[in-house]
Amino acid sequence: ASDGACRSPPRQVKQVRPKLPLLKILQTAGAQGEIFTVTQVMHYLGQYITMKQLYDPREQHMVYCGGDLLGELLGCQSFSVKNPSPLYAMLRRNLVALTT
Ligand SMILES: C[C@@H](c1ccc(Cl)cc1)n1cnc(-c2ccccc2)c1-c1c(C(=O)NCCN2CCN(C3CCCCC3)CC2)[nH]c2cc(Cl)ccc12
Repeated sequence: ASDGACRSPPRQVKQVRPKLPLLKILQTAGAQGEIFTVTQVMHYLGQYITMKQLYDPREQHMVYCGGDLLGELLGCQSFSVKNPSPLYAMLRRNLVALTT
């Protein structure tokens, strides 16, 4: 019986399930499992860019992802980490929010 004792946990950390191509990128960067928080997804994407050296060593805010799976997902050859809108659009397309 719902006697009011069972409340939802105080902080609902939203979890997401990346679609397959994005999941492959995250796993390349060391991610385990299939369900993440958005913060974890951003961390692993950063790791991926760093380990594959997709950033410009001289202009480290520039990411050149053309020719990489990341570029196919983003639909662009390069982007600046200072203008993350293509990134958020890609995440909206490639992350399934878990409501439970
Ligand atoms: C603030 C944050 C950010 C986070 C989200 C957004 Cl939408 C924009 C910006 N950020 C600032 N620079 C970067 C960055 C720059 C070059 C290479 C790798 C990462 C990041 C990114 C992180 C990250 O988790 N960053 C923390 C530690 N980073 C610092 C930068 N470090 C590198 C800088 C270049 C030299 C190698 C280390 C790696 C660790 N995750 C990302 C994922 C993507 Cl798809 C794009 C960029 C980032």
